[in-house]
Amino acid sequence: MTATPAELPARAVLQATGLTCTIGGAAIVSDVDLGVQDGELLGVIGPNGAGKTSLLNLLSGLLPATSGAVQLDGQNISGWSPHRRARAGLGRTFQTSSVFGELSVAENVSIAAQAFLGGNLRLWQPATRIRGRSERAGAALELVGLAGRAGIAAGSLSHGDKRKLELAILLAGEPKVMMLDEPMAGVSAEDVPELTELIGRVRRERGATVIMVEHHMDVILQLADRLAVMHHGSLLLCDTPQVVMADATVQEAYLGGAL
Ligand SMILES: Nc1ncnc2c1ncn2[C@@H]1O[C@H](COP(=O)(O)OP(=O)(O)OP(=O)(O)O)[C@@H](O)[C@H]1O
Repeated sequence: MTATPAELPARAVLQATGLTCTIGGAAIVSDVDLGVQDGELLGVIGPNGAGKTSLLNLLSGLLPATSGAVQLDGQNISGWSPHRRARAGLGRTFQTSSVFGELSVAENVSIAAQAFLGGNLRLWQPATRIRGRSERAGAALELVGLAGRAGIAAGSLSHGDKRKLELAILLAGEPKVMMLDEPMAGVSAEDVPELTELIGRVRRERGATVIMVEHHMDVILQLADRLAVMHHGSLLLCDTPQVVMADATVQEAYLGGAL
Protein backbone atom coordinates (compact mmCIF):
# COMPACT_ATOMS: atom_id res chain seq x y z
CA MET A 1 0.00 0.00 0.00
CA THR A 2 1.30 3.48 -0.86
CA ALA A 3 1.95 5.78 2.10
CA THR A 4 -0.16 8.94 2.30
CA PRO A 5 1.78 12.25 2.42
CA ALA A 6 1.13 12.49 6.17
CA GLU A 7 2.80 9.11 6.68
CA LEU A 8 5.84 9.90 4.58
CA PRO A 9 8.92 10.95 6.55
CA ALA A 10 9.59 14.71 6.39
CA ARG A 11 12.51 15.65 4.17
CA ALA A 12 15.76 16.36 6.00
CA VAL A 13 17.48 19.38 4.46
CA LEU A 14 20.59 18.75 6.51
CA GLN A 15 21.46 15.29 7.74
CA ALA A 16 24.38 14.14 9.89
CA THR A 17 25.10 10.42 10.04
CA GLY A 18 27.51 8.89 12.52
CA LEU A 19 29.22 12.26 12.84
CA THR A 20 32.29 11.91 15.04
CA CYS A 21 35.25 14.10 15.92
CA THR A 22 38.09 12.77 18.02
CA ILE A 23 40.83 15.11 19.20
CA GLY A 24 43.82 13.84 21.17
CA GLY A 25 42.08 10.52 21.78
CA ALA A 26 38.91 12.14 23.19
CA ALA A 27 35.66 12.11 21.22
CA ILE A 28 34.30 15.64 21.48
CA VAL A 29 31.39 14.64 19.21
CA SER A 30 30.53 10.97 19.05
CA ASP A 31 28.42 9.13 16.47
CA VAL A 32 25.70 11.77 16.06
CA ASP A 33 22.76 11.00 13.76
CA LEU A 34 20.66 14.12 13.37
CA GLY A 35 18.42 15.51 10.64
CA VAL A 36 16.88 18.96 10.29
CA GLN A 37 13.59 19.05 8.41
CA ASP A 38 12.62 21.66 5.86
CA GLY A 39 11.25 24.74 7.65
CA GLU A 40 11.78 23.50 11.19
CA LEU A 41 13.69 25.11 14.02
CA LEU A 42 15.82 22.54 15.77
CA GLY A 43 17.13 23.66 19.15
CA VAL A 44 20.40 22.18 20.38
CA ILE A 45 20.80 22.19 24.14
CA GLY A 46 23.13 20.60 26.68
CA PRO A 47 25.42 21.50 29.57
CA ASN A 48 28.65 23.47 29.04
CA GLY A 49 31.21 21.44 27.12
CA ALA A 50 28.58 18.98 25.82
CA GLY A 51 29.73 19.45 22.21
CA LYS A 52 27.05 21.80 20.86
CA THR A 53 29.38 24.29 19.15
CA SER A 54 31.62 21.44 17.99
CA LEU A 55 28.56 19.88 16.33
CA LEU A 56 27.89 23.13 14.45
CA ASN A 57 31.58 23.33 13.56
CA LEU A 58 31.45 19.80 12.13
CA LEU A 59 28.31 20.60 10.13
CA SER A 60 29.80 23.83 8.77
CA GLY A 61 33.17 22.21 8.06
CA LEU A 62 35.22 24.33 10.49
CA LEU A 63 36.12 21.15 12.35
CA PRO A 64 37.13 18.11 10.30
CA ALA A 65 35.11 14.97 11.06
CA THR A 66 37.04 11.86 12.04
CA SER A 67 34.19 9.77 10.64
CA GLY A 68 30.58 10.08 9.58
CA ALA A 69 28.85 12.07 6.86
CA VAL A 70 26.94 15.30 6.31
CA GLN A 71 24.32 15.69 3.58
CA LEU A 72 22.77 18.95 2.44
CA ASP A 73 19.66 18.59 0.30
CA GLY A 74 20.59 14.98 -0.37
CA GLN A 75 24.12 15.85 -1.51
CA ASN A 76 27.08 14.46 0.41
CA ILE A 77 29.09 17.51 1.51
CA SER A 78 31.49 15.64 3.83
CA GLY A 79 35.00 16.85 3.20
CA TRP A 80 33.86 20.14 1.65
CA SER A 81 35.56 23.32 2.89
CA PRO A 82 33.56 25.75 5.10
CA HIS A 83 33.48 28.20 2.17
CA ARG A 84 32.06 25.63 -0.23
CA ARG A 85 29.44 24.58 2.32
CA ALA A 86 28.48 28.22 2.84
CA ARG A 87 28.11 28.70 -0.91
CA ALA A 88 25.96 25.55 -1.03
CA GLY A 89 23.56 27.09 1.51
CA LEU A 90 24.86 26.42 5.02
CA GLY A 91 24.78 29.80 6.78
CA ARG A 92 26.28 30.30 10.22
CA THR A 93 26.54 32.83 13.03
CA PHE A 94 29.00 32.61 15.92
CA GLN A 95 28.84 32.98 19.70
CA THR A 96 30.93 36.13 19.48
CA SER A 97 29.91 39.04 17.31
CA SER A 98 31.44 38.94 13.83
CA VAL A 99 30.46 42.20 12.10
CA PHE A 100 32.93 44.61 10.48
CA GLY A 101 32.74 47.52 12.94
CA GLU A 102 34.36 50.10 10.64
CA LEU A 103 31.93 49.44 7.79
CA SER A 104 28.38 50.71 7.72
CA VAL A 105 25.44 48.47 8.60
CA ALA A 106 24.43 48.41 4.90
CA GLU A 107 27.97 47.60 3.72
CA ASN A 108 28.16 44.62 6.08
CA VAL A 109 24.98 43.17 4.56
CA SER A 110 25.95 44.13 1.00
CA ILE A 111 29.16 42.12 1.21
CA ALA A 112 27.16 39.03 2.20
CA ALA A 113 24.66 39.61 -0.61
CA GLN A 114 27.53 40.04 -3.08
CA ALA A 115 29.14 36.80 -1.94
CA PHE A 116 25.80 35.04 -2.50
CA LEU A 117 25.34 36.52 -5.97
CA GLY A 118 28.87 35.51 -6.91
CA GLY A 119 31.65 37.61 -8.36
CA ASN A 120 34.10 39.72 -6.43
CA LEU A 121 33.99 43.13 -4.83
CA ARG A 122 35.64 45.07 -7.69
CA LEU A 123 34.49 48.65 -8.20
CA TRP A 124 32.94 48.14 -11.62
CA GLN A 125 29.89 45.90 -11.53
CA PRO A 126 27.01 45.43 -13.96
CA ALA A 127 24.01 47.53 -12.90
CA THR A 128 21.79 44.43 -12.55
CA ARG A 129 24.19 42.86 -10.08
CA ILE A 130 24.43 46.05 -8.00
CA ARG A 131 20.64 46.27 -7.99
CA GLY A 132 20.28 42.61 -6.97
CA ARG A 133 22.78 43.10 -4.21
CA SER A 134 21.23 46.24 -2.77
CA GLU A 135 17.70 44.81 -3.01
CA ARG A 136 18.73 41.71 -1.08
CA ALA A 137 20.63 43.78 1.48
CA GLY A 138 17.71 46.23 1.85
CA ALA A 139 15.15 43.44 2.30
CA ALA A 140 17.30 41.73 4.93
CA LEU A 141 17.80 44.99 6.86
CA GLU A 142 14.09 45.74 6.63
CA LEU A 143 13.22 42.32 8.05
CA VAL A 144 15.49 42.71 11.08
CA GLY A 145 14.39 46.31 11.69
CA LEU A 146 17.70 48.00 10.91
CA ALA A 147 16.77 49.69 7.62
CA GLY A 148 16.63 53.10 9.30
CA ARG A 149 20.22 52.71 10.55
CA ALA A 150 21.79 51.43 7.34
CA GLY A 151 24.29 54.29 7.08
CA ILE A 152 25.82 54.17 10.55
CA ALA A 153 29.03 52.32 11.45
CA ALA A 154 28.24 48.75 12.54
CA GLY A 155 30.66 49.16 15.46
CA SER A 156 28.41 51.79 17.03
CA LEU A 157 25.40 49.45 17.29
CA SER A 158 24.35 48.02 20.66
CA HIS A 159 25.15 44.36 21.22
CA GLY A 160 21.52 43.40 20.60
CA ASP A 161 21.48 45.34 17.32
CA LYS A 162 24.75 43.69 16.26
CA ARG A 163 22.99 40.36 16.69
CA LYS A 164 20.19 41.62 14.45
CA LEU A 165 22.79 42.71 11.90
CA GLU A 166 24.36 39.24 11.98
CA LEU A 167 20.94 37.81 11.18
CA ALA A 168 20.58 40.25 8.27
CA ILE A 169 24.04 39.25 7.00
CA LEU A 170 22.97 35.62 7.15
CA LEU A 171 19.64 36.32 5.42
CA ALA A 172 21.31 38.24 2.58
CA GLY A 173 23.12 35.02 1.69
CA GLU A 174 19.74 33.24 1.41
CA PRO A 175 20.96 30.05 3.13
CA LYS A 176 19.07 26.77 2.94
CA VAL A 177 19.90 26.21 6.60
CA MET A 178 20.70 28.89 9.18
CA MET A 179 22.88 27.78 12.06
CA LEU A 180 22.73 30.15 15.02
CA ASP A 181 25.27 29.63 17.79
CA GLU A 182 23.91 31.18 20.98
CA PRO A 183 22.24 34.21 19.38
CA MET A 184 21.35 35.55 22.84
CA ALA A 185 24.94 35.39 24.16
CA GLY A 186 25.93 38.76 25.58
CA VAL A 187 22.52 40.29 24.82
CA SER A 188 21.05 42.30 27.69
CA ALA A 189 18.03 40.73 29.42
CA GLU A 190 15.69 43.44 28.15
CA ASP A 191 16.74 42.80 24.51
CA VAL A 192 16.16 39.01 24.66
CA PRO A 193 12.36 39.06 24.01
CA GLU A 194 12.76 41.32 20.95
CA LEU A 195 15.51 39.14 19.47
CA THR A 196 13.45 36.01 20.18
CA GLU A 197 10.48 37.56 18.39
CA LEU A 198 12.75 38.49 15.48
CA ILE A 199 14.03 34.93 15.02
CA GLY A 200 10.40 33.73 15.05
CA ARG A 201 9.50 36.36 12.43
CA VAL A 202 12.43 35.39 10.21
CA ARG A 203 11.17 31.82 10.28
CA ARG A 204 7.63 32.78 9.43
CA GLU A 205 8.46 35.27 6.69
CA ARG A 206 11.34 33.38 5.05
CA GLY A 207 10.25 29.82 5.86
CA ALA A 208 13.78 29.43 7.23
CA THR A 209 15.23 26.12 8.38
CA VAL A 210 17.18 26.79 11.56
CA ILE A 211 19.52 24.96 13.92
CA MET A 212 19.98 27.00 17.05
CA VAL A 213 22.28 26.38 20.00
CA GLU A 214 21.01 28.30 23.00
CA HIS A 215 21.31 28.23 26.78
CA HIS A 216 18.22 30.39 27.41
CA MET A 217 15.59 27.69 27.89
CA ASP A 218 12.69 30.16 27.77
CA VAL A 219 13.90 31.28 24.32
CA ILE A 220 14.44 27.78 22.96
CA LEU A 221 11.10 26.52 24.29
CA GLN A 222 9.34 29.44 22.63
CA LEU A 223 10.97 28.83 19.22
CA ALA A 224 11.92 25.19 18.77
CA ASP A 225 9.87 22.51 17.02
CA ARG A 226 12.26 19.82 18.29
CA LEU A 227 15.13 19.76 20.75
CA ALA A 228 18.38 17.84 20.37
CA VAL A 229 20.11 17.23 23.69
CA MET A 230 23.89 16.87 23.63
CA HIS A 231 25.73 15.33 26.58
CA HIS A 232 29.43 14.40 26.73
CA GLY A 233 29.63 14.67 22.93
CA SER A 234 26.73 12.31 22.27
CA LEU A 235 23.17 12.97 21.21
CA LEU A 236 21.13 11.99 24.25
CA LEU A 237 17.69 12.58 22.75
CA CYS A 238 15.99 14.44 19.91
CA ASP A 239 12.25 14.97 20.20
CA THR A 240 9.55 17.55 20.81
CA PRO A 241 10.23 20.03 23.64
CA GLN A 242 7.45 18.41 25.70
CA VAL A 243 8.98 14.93 25.47
CA VAL A 244 12.53 16.20 26.06
CA MET A 245 11.63 18.29 29.10
CA ALA A 246 9.76 15.35 30.67
CA ASP A 247 12.60 12.88 30.07
CA ALA A 248 14.24 11.55 33.23
CA THR A 249 17.67 11.02 31.57
CA VAL A 250 17.72 14.61 30.35
CA GLN A 251 16.82 15.91 33.79
CA GLU A 252 19.58 13.77 35.28
CA ALA A 253 22.13 15.04 32.74
CA TYR A 254 21.33 18.56 33.84
CA LEU A 255 21.20 17.87 37.57
CA GLY A 256 23.11 20.68 39.23
CA GLY A 257 23.97 22.26 35.88
CA ALA A 258 22.45 25.17 33.98
CA LEU A 259 20.19 24.15 31.13
N1 LIG B 1 39.52 22.33 18.71
C1 LIG B 1 39.40 21.68 19.87
N2 LIG B 1 40.43 21.00 20.38
C2 LIG B 1 40.32 20.32 21.54
N3 LIG B 1 39.20 20.24 22.26
C3 LIG B 1 38.14 20.90 21.80
C4 LIG B 1 38.16 21.65 20.59
N4 LIG B 1 36.94 22.19 20.38
C5 LIG B 1 36.19 21.80 21.44
N5 LIG B 1 36.91 21.03 22.28
C6 LIG B 1 36.40 20.41 23.51
O1 LIG B 1 35.23 19.71 23.17
C7 LIG B 1 34.29 19.81 24.22
C8 LIG B 1 33.00 20.37 23.69
O2 LIG B 1 33.16 21.77 23.45
P1 LIG B 1 32.03 22.65 22.80
O3 LIG B 1 32.53 24.06 22.75
O4 LIG B 1 31.56 22.04 21.56
O5 LIG B 1 30.87 22.54 23.91
P2 LIG B 1 29.54 23.37 24.05
O6 LIG B 1 28.47 22.38 24.35
O7 LIG B 1 29.33 24.24 22.87
O8 LIG B 1 29.85 24.24 25.34
P3 LIG B 1 29.33 25.71 25.76
O9 LIG B 1 27.88 25.56 26.08
O10 LIG B 1 30.14 26.01 26.98
O11 LIG B 1 29.61 26.66 24.62
C9 LIG B 1 34.91 20.66 25.31
O12 LIG B 1 35.46 19.78 26.28
C10 LIG B 1 35.98 21.42 24.58
O13 LIG B 1 37.04 21.75 25.42
